[in-house]
Amino acid sequence: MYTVHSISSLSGSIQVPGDKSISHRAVMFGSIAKGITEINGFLNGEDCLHTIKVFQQLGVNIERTGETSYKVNGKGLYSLKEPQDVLYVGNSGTTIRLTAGILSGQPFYSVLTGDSSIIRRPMKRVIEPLSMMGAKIDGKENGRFAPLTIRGGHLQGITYESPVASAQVKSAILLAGLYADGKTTVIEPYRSRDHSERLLAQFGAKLEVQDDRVTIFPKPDLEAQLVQIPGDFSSAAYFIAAALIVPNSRIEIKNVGMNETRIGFLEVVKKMNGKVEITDIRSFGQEPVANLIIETSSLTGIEISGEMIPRLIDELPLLAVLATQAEGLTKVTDAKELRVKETDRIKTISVALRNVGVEIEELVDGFVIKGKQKIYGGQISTEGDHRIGMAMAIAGLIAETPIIIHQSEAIHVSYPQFFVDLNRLIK
Ligand SMILES: O=C(O)C1=C[C@@H](OP(=O)(O)O)[C@@H](O)[C@H](O)C1
Ligand SMILES: C=C(OP(=O)(O)O)C(=O)O
Repeated sequence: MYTVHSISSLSGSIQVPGDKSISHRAVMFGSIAKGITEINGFLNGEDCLHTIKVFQQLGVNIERTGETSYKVNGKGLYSLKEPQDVLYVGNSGTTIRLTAGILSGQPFYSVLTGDSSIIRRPMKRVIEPLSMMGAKIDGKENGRFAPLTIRGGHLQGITYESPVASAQVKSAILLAGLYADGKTTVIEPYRSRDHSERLLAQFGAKLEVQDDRVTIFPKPDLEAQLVQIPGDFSSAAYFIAAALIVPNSRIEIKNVGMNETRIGFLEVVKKMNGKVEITDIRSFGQEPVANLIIETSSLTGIEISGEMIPRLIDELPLLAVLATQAEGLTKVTDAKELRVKETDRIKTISVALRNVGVEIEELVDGFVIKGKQKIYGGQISTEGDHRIGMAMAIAGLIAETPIIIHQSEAIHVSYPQFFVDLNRLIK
Protein backbone atom coordinates (compact mmCIF):
# COMPACT_ATOMS: atom_id res chain seq x y z
CA MET A 1 0.00 0.00 0.00
CA TYR A 2 1.22 3.52 -0.74
CA THR A 3 -0.42 6.84 0.11
CA VAL A 4 0.05 9.83 -2.20
CA HIS A 5 -0.63 13.35 -0.88
CA SER A 6 -1.18 16.48 -2.93
CA ILE A 7 1.82 18.78 -3.37
CA SER A 8 2.36 22.43 -4.27
CA SER A 9 5.08 22.11 -6.93
CA LEU A 10 7.63 19.86 -8.64
CA SER A 11 11.17 20.88 -9.54
CA GLY A 12 14.61 19.45 -10.24
CA SER A 13 16.19 16.99 -12.62
CA ILE A 14 15.95 13.20 -12.77
CA GLN A 15 16.89 10.31 -14.96
CA VAL A 16 14.42 7.46 -15.47
CA PRO A 17 15.60 3.82 -15.58
CA GLY A 18 16.38 1.96 -18.80
CA ASP A 19 13.82 1.14 -21.46
CA LYS A 20 11.91 -2.06 -20.64
CA SER A 21 11.38 -3.16 -24.27
CA ILE A 22 15.05 -2.71 -25.14
CA SER A 23 16.28 -4.32 -21.89
CA HIS A 24 14.38 -7.54 -22.71
CA ARG A 25 15.65 -7.55 -26.26
CA ALA A 26 19.29 -6.88 -25.32
CA VAL A 27 19.32 -10.00 -23.10
CA MET A 28 17.49 -12.15 -25.66
CA PHE A 29 19.55 -11.12 -28.68
CA GLY A 30 22.79 -11.32 -26.66
CA SER A 31 21.83 -14.86 -25.62
CA ILE A 32 21.58 -16.11 -29.21
CA ALA A 33 24.48 -14.01 -30.61
CA LYS A 34 28.09 -15.17 -30.68
CA GLY A 35 30.40 -13.49 -28.16
CA ILE A 36 30.05 -11.28 -25.10
CA THR A 37 27.28 -8.70 -25.25
CA GLU A 38 27.74 -5.87 -22.75
CA ILE A 39 24.58 -4.12 -21.62
CA ASN A 40 24.57 -0.74 -19.84
CA GLY A 41 21.50 1.03 -18.50
CA PHE A 42 19.52 -2.20 -18.04
CA LEU A 43 16.15 -1.95 -16.29
CA ASN A 44 16.28 -4.00 -13.08
CA GLY A 45 12.48 -4.28 -13.00
CA GLU A 46 10.80 -7.60 -12.28
CA ASP A 47 9.79 -8.20 -15.91
CA CYS A 48 13.33 -7.86 -17.28
CA LEU A 49 14.80 -9.87 -14.39
CA HIS A 50 12.45 -12.69 -15.45
CA THR A 51 13.91 -12.53 -18.95
CA ILE A 52 17.40 -12.93 -17.50
CA LYS A 53 16.30 -15.96 -15.43
CA VAL A 54 14.59 -17.61 -18.41
CA PHE A 55 17.72 -17.34 -20.56
CA GLN A 56 19.90 -18.57 -17.68
CA GLN A 57 17.60 -21.62 -17.50
CA LEU A 58 18.24 -22.06 -21.22
CA GLY A 59 21.95 -22.41 -20.42
CA VAL A 60 23.19 -18.86 -21.09
CA ASN A 61 25.81 -17.36 -18.79
CA ILE A 62 24.53 -13.90 -17.78
CA GLU A 63 26.46 -11.96 -15.18
CA ARG A 64 25.70 -8.69 -13.40
CA THR A 65 28.78 -6.46 -13.64
CA GLY A 66 27.46 -3.21 -12.14
CA GLU A 67 24.30 -1.48 -10.89
CA THR A 68 22.67 -1.55 -14.34
CA SER A 69 25.32 -3.46 -16.30
CA TYR A 70 25.30 -7.09 -17.43
CA LYS A 71 27.47 -9.37 -19.55
CA VAL A 72 25.72 -11.97 -21.67
CA ASN A 73 27.97 -14.75 -22.95
CA GLY A 74 26.21 -15.85 -26.13
CA LYS A 75 27.30 -18.97 -27.97
CA GLY A 76 25.24 -18.65 -31.13
CA LEU A 77 21.76 -19.24 -32.55
CA TYR A 78 21.77 -22.98 -31.79
CA SER A 79 23.52 -22.95 -28.39
CA LEU A 80 20.48 -22.88 -26.10
CA LYS A 81 19.90 -26.01 -23.95
CA GLU A 82 16.66 -27.82 -23.18
CA PRO A 83 15.52 -26.40 -19.82
CA GLN A 84 15.10 -28.78 -16.87
CA ASP A 85 11.94 -27.09 -15.67
CA VAL A 86 9.10 -24.79 -16.71
CA LEU A 87 10.19 -21.30 -17.79
CA TYR A 88 8.38 -18.70 -15.65
CA VAL A 89 7.98 -15.18 -17.07
CA GLY A 90 6.12 -13.61 -14.12
CA ASN A 91 3.93 -10.73 -15.34
CA SER A 92 5.78 -10.13 -18.63
CA GLY A 93 3.95 -10.38 -21.95
CA THR A 94 7.07 -9.33 -23.81
CA THR A 95 9.09 -12.17 -22.27
CA ILE A 96 6.61 -14.93 -23.04
CA ARG A 97 5.81 -13.88 -26.63
CA LEU A 98 9.33 -13.05 -27.82
CA THR A 99 10.84 -16.10 -26.12
CA ALA A 100 8.18 -18.27 -27.80
CA GLY A 101 9.58 -17.02 -31.13
CA ILE A 102 13.14 -17.98 -30.22
CA LEU A 103 12.10 -21.36 -28.75
CA SER A 104 10.23 -22.19 -31.95
CA GLY A 105 13.62 -22.45 -33.64
CA GLN A 106 15.14 -24.74 -30.97
CA PRO A 107 15.17 -28.52 -31.47
CA PHE A 108 13.93 -29.26 -27.94
CA TYR A 109 10.92 -29.21 -25.64
CA SER A 110 10.08 -26.27 -23.40
CA VAL A 111 7.14 -24.90 -21.40
CA LEU A 112 6.48 -21.19 -20.84
CA THR A 113 4.12 -19.85 -18.21
CA GLY A 114 3.62 -16.88 -15.90
CA ASP A 115 1.49 -15.31 -13.20
CA SER A 116 -2.32 -15.09 -12.93
CA SER A 117 -2.37 -12.16 -15.40
CA ILE A 118 -0.15 -13.82 -18.02
CA ILE A 119 -2.25 -17.00 -18.16
CA ARG A 120 -5.26 -14.87 -19.13
CA ARG A 121 -3.60 -12.88 -21.91
CA PRO A 122 -4.09 -13.93 -25.57
CA MET A 123 -1.42 -16.24 -26.96
CA LYS A 124 -3.09 -17.44 -30.17
CA ARG A 125 -1.69 -14.33 -31.81
CA VAL A 126 1.82 -15.87 -31.59
CA ILE A 127 0.87 -19.58 -31.67
CA GLU A 128 -0.85 -19.19 -35.04
CA PRO A 129 2.04 -17.69 -37.05
CA LEU A 130 4.70 -19.77 -35.27
CA SER A 131 2.72 -22.95 -36.08
CA MET A 132 2.49 -21.83 -39.71
CA MET A 133 6.29 -21.65 -39.69
CA GLY A 134 6.46 -25.28 -38.52
CA ALA A 135 6.84 -25.07 -34.72
CA LYS A 136 4.87 -27.57 -32.63
CA ILE A 137 3.40 -25.12 -30.19
CA ASP A 138 0.23 -25.33 -28.16
CA GLY A 139 -1.45 -23.82 -25.11
CA LYS A 140 -4.37 -24.11 -22.74
CA GLU A 141 -7.91 -23.94 -24.22
CA ASN A 142 -6.94 -24.90 -27.78
CA GLY A 143 -3.89 -22.71 -27.89
CA ARG A 144 -5.54 -19.57 -26.59
CA PHE A 145 -3.59 -19.20 -23.35
CA ALA A 146 -0.38 -20.07 -21.48
CA PRO A 147 1.08 -22.40 -20.29
CA LEU A 148 2.60 -22.83 -23.75
CA THR A 149 4.38 -26.01 -24.76
CA ILE A 150 6.89 -25.73 -27.55
CA ARG A 151 8.79 -28.33 -29.54
CA GLY A 152 10.75 -26.26 -31.99
CA GLY A 153 12.88 -27.23 -34.92
CA HIS A 154 13.19 -26.62 -38.60
CA LEU A 155 11.11 -23.61 -39.69
CA GLN A 156 9.88 -22.22 -43.00
CA GLY A 157 9.75 -18.50 -43.75
CA ILE A 158 6.24 -17.06 -44.12
CA THR A 159 4.52 -13.83 -45.06
CA TYR A 160 2.15 -13.03 -42.23
CA GLU A 161 -0.47 -10.32 -42.12
CA SER A 162 -1.02 -9.64 -38.43
CA PRO A 163 -4.55 -8.62 -37.45
CA VAL A 164 -3.13 -6.50 -34.58
CA ALA A 165 -0.42 -3.85 -34.49
CA SER A 166 1.72 -5.60 -31.88
CA ALA A 167 5.47 -5.38 -31.49
CA GLN A 168 5.39 -8.59 -29.46
CA VAL A 169 3.74 -10.54 -32.30
CA LYS A 170 5.99 -8.94 -34.91
CA SER A 171 9.14 -9.63 -32.86
CA ALA A 172 8.21 -13.26 -32.11
CA ILE A 173 7.83 -13.95 -35.85
CA LEU A 174 11.03 -12.07 -36.79
CA LEU A 175 13.02 -14.00 -34.17
CA ALA A 176 11.65 -17.31 -35.46
CA GLY A 177 12.56 -16.02 -38.94
CA LEU A 178 16.25 -16.15 -37.93
CA TYR A 179 15.82 -19.95 -37.84
CA ALA A 180 13.73 -20.34 -41.00
CA ASP A 181 14.45 -21.40 -44.55
CA GLY A 182 13.95 -18.37 -46.75
CA LYS A 183 12.71 -14.94 -45.80
CA THR A 184 9.97 -14.08 -43.30
CA THR A 185 7.75 -11.00 -43.69
CA VAL A 186 5.39 -9.45 -41.13
CA ILE A 187 2.75 -6.97 -42.27
CA GLU A 188 0.98 -4.81 -39.66
CA PRO A 189 -2.21 -2.70 -39.81
CA TYR A 190 -0.27 0.15 -38.17
CA ARG A 191 3.39 0.39 -37.30
CA SER A 192 4.21 -0.89 -33.80
CA ARG A 193 7.37 -0.08 -31.83
CA ASP A 194 10.48 -0.99 -33.85
CA HIS A 195 13.10 -1.73 -31.18
CA SER A 196 13.54 -5.30 -32.44
CA GLU A 197 14.28 -4.15 -35.96
CA ARG A 198 16.83 -1.57 -34.78
CA LEU A 199 18.60 -3.85 -32.31
CA LEU A 200 18.58 -6.91 -34.59
CA ALA A 201 20.21 -4.75 -37.28
CA GLN A 202 22.86 -3.70 -34.73
CA PHE A 203 23.50 -7.40 -33.97
CA GLY A 204 24.13 -7.96 -37.72
CA ALA A 205 20.78 -9.44 -38.78
CA LYS A 206 19.67 -8.83 -42.35
CA LEU A 207 16.36 -6.95 -42.39
CA GLU A 208 14.36 -4.87 -44.82
CA VAL A 209 11.94 -2.33 -43.37
CA GLN A 210 9.14 -0.81 -45.46
CA ASP A 211 6.14 1.27 -44.41
CA ASP A 212 3.77 -1.48 -43.30
CA ARG A 213 6.10 -4.52 -43.34
CA VAL A 214 9.40 -5.93 -42.13
CA THR A 215 11.32 -8.78 -43.74
CA ILE A 216 14.07 -10.80 -42.07
CA PHE A 217 16.49 -13.13 -43.78
CA PRO A 218 18.01 -16.15 -41.98
CA LYS A 219 21.58 -15.71 -40.85
CA PRO A 220 24.26 -18.14 -39.66
CA ASP A 221 24.87 -16.08 -36.52
CA LEU A 222 24.36 -12.70 -34.83
CA GLU A 223 27.40 -10.84 -33.47
CA ALA A 224 27.66 -9.75 -29.81
CA GLN A 225 27.30 -6.00 -29.23
CA LEU A 226 27.75 -3.22 -26.71
CA VAL A 227 24.19 -2.05 -25.95
CA GLN A 228 23.60 1.31 -24.26
CA ILE A 229 19.93 1.48 -23.22
CA PRO A 230 18.12 4.85 -23.19
CA GLY A 231 15.75 5.91 -20.41
CA ASP A 232 12.26 4.48 -20.82
CA PHE A 233 9.91 7.03 -22.40
CA SER A 234 6.94 5.18 -20.88
CA SER A 235 8.41 5.74 -17.39
CA ALA A 236 9.27 9.36 -18.17
CA ALA A 237 5.65 9.92 -19.22
CA TYR A 238 4.48 9.81 -15.55
CA PHE A 239 6.74 12.72 -14.64
CA ILE A 240 5.84 14.61 -17.82
CA ALA A 241 2.18 14.37 -16.82
CA ALA A 242 2.96 15.29 -13.21
CA ALA A 243 4.84 18.46 -14.14
CA LEU A 244 2.06 19.51 -16.54
CA ILE A 245 -0.71 19.32 -13.92
CA VAL A 246 0.97 20.21 -10.62
CA PRO A 247 1.03 24.04 -10.22
CA ASN A 248 4.30 26.00 -10.35
CA SER A 249 6.32 23.09 -11.72
CA ARG A 250 9.36 22.88 -13.95
CA ILE A 251 11.39 19.68 -14.20
CA GLU A 252 14.04 18.14 -16.41
CA ILE A 253 14.22 14.46 -17.40
CA LYS A 254 17.55 13.35 -18.86
CA ASN A 255 18.46 10.65 -21.41
CA VAL A 256 14.93 9.77 -22.46
CA GLY A 257 14.46 7.41 -25.42
CA MET A 258 12.85 9.33 -28.30
CA ASN A 259 12.10 6.54 -30.75
CA GLU A 260 9.23 7.91 -32.87
CA THR A 261 7.27 4.66 -32.57
CA ARG A 262 7.18 5.25 -28.78
CA ILE A 263 6.58 8.97 -28.24
CA GLY A 264 2.96 9.37 -29.32
CA PHE A 265 2.21 10.62 -25.79
CA LEU A 266 4.62 13.54 -26.29
CA GLU A 267 2.93 14.50 -29.57
CA VAL A 268 -0.49 14.31 -27.92
CA VAL A 269 0.65 16.38 -24.93
CA LYS A 270 1.95 19.08 -27.28
CA LYS A 271 -1.39 19.14 -29.14
CA MET A 272 -3.06 19.54 -25.73
CA ASN A 273 -0.97 22.73 -25.24
CA GLY A 274 1.54 21.08 -22.91
CA LYS A 275 4.85 22.91 -22.57
CA VAL A 276 7.63 20.43 -23.27
CA GLU A 277 11.04 21.43 -24.58
CA ILE A 278 13.26 18.82 -26.21
CA THR A 279 17.00 19.46 -25.87
CA ASP A 280 20.30 17.77 -26.64
CA ILE A 281 19.04 15.18 -29.16
CA ARG A 282 21.64 12.45 -29.71
CA SER A 283 21.92 8.68 -30.23
CA PHE A 284 22.48 5.68 -28.00
CA GLY A 285 23.42 3.11 -30.65
CA GLN A 286 20.43 2.77 -32.98
CA GLU A 287 18.06 4.71 -30.71
CA PRO A 288 17.56 8.50 -30.41
CA VAL A 289 17.63 10.09 -26.92
CA ALA A 290 17.07 13.62 -25.62
CA ASN A 291 16.54 15.64 -22.45
CA LEU A 292 13.07 17.01 -21.75
CA ILE A 293 12.05 20.15 -19.86
CA ILE A 294 8.41 20.26 -18.78
CA GLU A 295 6.39 23.11 -17.23
CA THR A 296 2.92 23.46 -15.71
CA SER A 297 0.47 24.05 -18.57
CA SER A 298 -3.18 24.86 -19.28
CA LEU A 299 -4.27 21.78 -21.18
CA THR A 300 -7.04 21.27 -23.70
CA GLY A 301 -8.82 18.00 -24.56
CA ILE A 302 -8.02 15.87 -27.60
CA GLU A 303 -9.43 13.05 -29.73
CA ILE A 304 -7.10 10.21 -30.66
CA SER A 305 -7.49 7.01 -32.68
CA GLY A 306 -5.91 4.94 -35.47
CA GLU A 307 -2.17 4.90 -36.10
CA MET A 308 -1.48 6.98 -32.99
CA ILE A 309 -2.73 4.23 -30.65
CA PRO A 310 0.21 1.78 -30.88
CA ARG A 311 2.60 4.71 -30.36
CA LEU A 312 1.16 5.51 -26.92
CA ILE A 313 -0.64 2.31 -25.94
CA ASP A 314 1.01 1.97 -22.51
CA GLU A 315 0.46 5.66 -21.72
CA LEU A 316 -3.34 5.61 -22.20
CA PRO A 317 -4.25 5.06 -18.51
CA LEU A 318 -2.03 8.06 -17.73
CA LEU A 319 -3.67 10.06 -20.52
CA ALA A 320 -7.00 9.43 -18.79
CA VAL A 321 -5.60 11.12 -15.66
CA LEU A 322 -4.25 14.01 -17.72
CA ALA A 323 -7.62 14.41 -19.48
CA THR A 324 -9.31 15.16 -16.14
CA GLN A 325 -7.23 18.36 -16.03
CA ALA A 326 -7.76 19.37 -19.68
CA GLU A 327 -10.45 21.84 -20.74
CA GLY A 328 -13.10 20.12 -22.89
CA LEU A 329 -13.53 16.60 -24.21
CA THR A 330 -10.88 13.90 -24.49
CA LYS A 331 -11.86 10.82 -26.47
CA VAL A 332 -9.78 7.70 -27.15
CA THR A 333 -11.00 5.05 -29.63
CA ASP A 334 -9.43 2.10 -31.55
CA ALA A 335 -7.69 1.04 -28.34
CA LYS A 336 -9.33 -2.29 -27.59
CA GLU A 337 -5.83 -3.78 -27.12
CA LEU A 338 -5.96 -2.08 -23.71
CA ARG A 339 -8.40 -4.80 -22.66
CA VAL A 340 -5.73 -7.56 -22.98
CA LYS A 341 -2.82 -5.99 -21.11
CA GLU A 342 -1.76 -6.83 -17.52
CA THR A 343 -5.40 -6.04 -16.68
CA ASP A 344 -8.31 -4.81 -18.79
CA ARG A 345 -6.93 -1.29 -18.61
CA ILE A 346 -10.11 0.43 -19.85
CA LYS A 347 -11.98 -1.11 -16.95
CA THR A 348 -9.23 -0.84 -14.31
CA ILE A 349 -8.51 2.84 -14.93
CA SER A 350 -12.25 3.63 -15.08
CA VAL A 351 -12.87 1.92 -11.72
CA ALA A 352 -9.84 3.60 -10.14
CA LEU A 353 -10.79 7.08 -11.41
CA ARG A 354 -14.41 6.69 -10.29
CA ASN A 355 -13.16 5.67 -6.84
CA VAL A 356 -11.44 9.03 -6.52
CA GLY A 357 -14.45 11.00 -7.77
CA VAL A 358 -13.80 11.32 -11.51
CA GLU A 359 -16.44 10.78 -14.21
CA ILE A 360 -15.27 8.65 -17.11
CA GLU A 361 -17.28 6.96 -19.85
CA GLU A 362 -16.05 3.52 -20.88
CA LEU A 363 -16.20 2.67 -24.58
CA VAL A 364 -15.66 -0.82 -26.03
CA ASP A 365 -12.37 0.39 -27.47
CA GLY A 366 -11.48 3.42 -25.37
CA PHE A 367 -12.92 6.10 -23.09
CA VAL A 368 -14.34 9.63 -22.93
CA ILE A 369 -13.52 12.18 -20.22
CA LYS A 370 -14.91 15.69 -19.87
CA GLY A 371 -12.59 18.17 -18.19
CA LYS A 372 -11.79 19.90 -16.06
CA GLN A 373 -12.76 17.78 -13.09
CA LYS A 374 -11.80 17.76 -9.45
CA ILE A 375 -10.07 14.64 -8.19
CA TYR A 376 -11.40 14.06 -4.66
CA GLY A 377 -9.13 11.22 -3.56
CA GLY A 378 -9.85 7.88 -1.90
CA GLN A 379 -8.77 4.25 -2.13
CA ILE A 380 -7.91 2.38 -5.33
CA SER A 381 -6.33 -0.94 -6.27
CA THR A 382 -3.81 -1.42 -9.07
CA GLU A 383 -5.32 -4.91 -9.53
CA GLY A 384 -1.69 -5.96 -10.04
CA ASP A 385 -1.15 -3.56 -12.95
CA HIS A 386 1.96 -1.37 -12.66
CA ARG A 387 0.74 1.28 -15.10
CA ILE A 388 -2.52 1.79 -13.19
CA GLY A 389 -0.51 2.26 -9.98
CA MET A 390 1.76 4.92 -11.46
CA ALA A 391 -1.06 6.74 -13.28
CA MET A 392 -3.10 6.96 -10.06
CA ALA A 393 -0.05 8.12 -8.08
CA ILE A 394 0.14 11.11 -10.46
CA ALA A 395 -3.57 11.77 -9.86
CA GLY A 396 -2.83 11.77 -6.13
CA LEU A 397 -0.44 14.72 -6.52
CA ILE A 398 -3.39 17.05 -7.24
CA ALA A 399 -6.23 15.31 -5.37
CA GLU A 400 -8.25 17.10 -2.65
CA THR A 401 -7.57 14.26 -0.18
CA PRO A 402 -4.88 11.53 -0.34
CA ILE A 403 -5.09 8.63 -2.79
CA ILE A 404 -4.34 5.30 -1.10
CA ILE A 405 -2.98 2.82 -3.64
CA HIS A 406 -3.48 -0.87 -2.78
CA GLN A 407 -1.25 -3.49 -4.43
CA SER A 408 1.24 -0.72 -5.15
CA GLU A 409 4.07 -3.30 -5.30
CA ALA A 410 2.90 -4.09 -8.87
CA ILE A 411 4.91 -1.00 -9.86
CA HIS A 412 8.12 -3.04 -9.36
CA VAL A 413 7.37 -4.77 -12.66
CA SER A 414 8.65 -1.80 -14.66
CA TYR A 415 9.85 0.85 -12.18
CA PRO A 416 10.99 -0.31 -8.72
CA GLN A 417 12.38 3.15 -7.85
CA PHE A 418 9.27 5.05 -8.99
CA PHE A 419 8.35 6.59 -5.63
CA VAL A 420 12.01 7.36 -4.81
CA ASP A 421 12.34 9.32 -8.06
CA LEU A 422 8.96 11.02 -7.62
CA ASN A 423 9.89 12.11 -4.09
CA ARG A 424 13.13 13.62 -5.43
CA LEU A 425 11.09 16.08 -7.48
CA ILE A 426 8.87 17.08 -4.54
CA LYS A 427 10.42 19.99 -2.70
O1 LIG B 1 7.29 -5.31 -27.61
C1 LIG B 1 7.26 -4.72 -26.51
O2 LIG B 1 8.29 -4.55 -25.83
C2 LIG B 1 5.96 -4.21 -26.02
C3 LIG B 1 4.91 -4.10 -26.89
C4 LIG B 1 3.55 -3.63 -26.51
O3 LIG B 1 2.69 -4.74 -26.43
P1 LIG B 1 1.95 -5.37 -27.73
O4 LIG B 1 2.96 -5.92 -28.65
O5 LIG B 1 1.07 -6.46 -27.16
O6 LIG B 1 1.17 -4.26 -28.33
C5 LIG B 1 3.57 -2.90 -25.18
O7 LIG B 1 2.26 -2.73 -24.72
C6 LIG B 1 4.40 -3.60 -24.15
O8 LIG B 1 4.48 -2.84 -22.98
C7 LIG B 1 5.83 -3.82 -24.61
C1 LIG C 1 1.86 -4.19 -21.52
C2 LIG C 1 3.02 -4.07 -20.88
O1 LIG C 1 4.01 -5.03 -20.82
P1 LIG C 1 4.00 -6.57 -21.22
O2 LIG C 1 3.06 -6.76 -22.38
O3 LIG C 1 5.42 -6.92 -21.54
O4 LIG C 1 3.52 -7.35 -20.01
C3 LIG C 1 3.36 -2.79 -20.18
O5 LIG C 1 4.51 -2.68 -19.73
O6 LIG C 1 2.53 -1.89 -20.05
